[in-house]
Amino acid sequence: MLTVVLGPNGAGKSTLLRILAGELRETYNRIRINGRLLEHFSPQEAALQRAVLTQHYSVNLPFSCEEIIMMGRYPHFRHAPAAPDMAIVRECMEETGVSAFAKRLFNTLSGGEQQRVQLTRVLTQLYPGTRKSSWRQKMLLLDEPTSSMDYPYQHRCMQLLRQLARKGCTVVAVLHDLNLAAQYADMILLLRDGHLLHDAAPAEVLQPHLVSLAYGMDIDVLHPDAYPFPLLLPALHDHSSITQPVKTNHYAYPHQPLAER
Ligand SMILES: Nc1ncnc2c1ncn2[C@@H]1O[C@H](COP(=O)(O)OP(=O)(O)OP(=O)(O)O)[C@@H](O)[C@H]1O
Repeated sequence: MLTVVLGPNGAGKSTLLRILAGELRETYNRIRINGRLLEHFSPQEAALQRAVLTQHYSVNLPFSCEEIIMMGRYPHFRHAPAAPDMAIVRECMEETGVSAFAKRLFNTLSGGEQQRVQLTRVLTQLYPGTRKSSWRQKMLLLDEPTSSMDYPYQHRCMQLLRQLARKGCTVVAVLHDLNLAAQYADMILLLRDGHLLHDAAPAEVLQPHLVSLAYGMDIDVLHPDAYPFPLLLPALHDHSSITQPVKTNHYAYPHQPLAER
């Protein structure tokens, strides 16, 4: 299933993702993957089961793209990557269109290119390495994975995520683009002010009154005949609302991240 998390700035989307990833101390001991508490997984077991693509990924050392992507395979081998690991890296690089950057230093890439390389890394991390394992029961969490990508790669990324979901992977992606959500999501969680406004299939969530309520601006939901999904646009009758973003009631951030303990 491909679940998309939507909502205005500060709604709690990234926080929800971090809770699911087990990154927040207060909730760490309540997260289960396939029924088993995350705290009972070793770091390696957890890394084989779920991968997280965050919004920020600075790399201070001079790693090549290939090396960054191979880091995704670290939980799969002990000392050095085996032939299957290298084949998986090559295959994932083809999928995300980054093969041409393989030897380039990560820090020399553009923002969108870096984002594609990091996406490739998390794909290789979950990529089933043996016949016994599969995409089933794996979880991929992505925070605004397409934010720096150009238009074709935004769609390529979403198509890829949908394919993984079809193979049985649980994919949860935070997005700002309502139309990408409309086109690709199986399920949408709509958040505002740290609360869930609605969660359901796109047709049920992407209704004018709900999205307008969430974002604090009038949004039209069009249903063009030629498309099997709706098109969302700022309402024509109310251009003024575009320049008046939603005023959120800032709620207390509940927990300190594990990393800041
Ligand atoms: N470490 C933190 N300490 C204190 N407050 C935080 C922390 N991280 C986030 N918050 C606050 O929690 C609220 C939700 O933040 P979150 O990053 O989850 O929002 P978001 O929906 O992902 O927003 P955006 O669309 O801007 O990325 C915000 O008001 C934010 O300022």
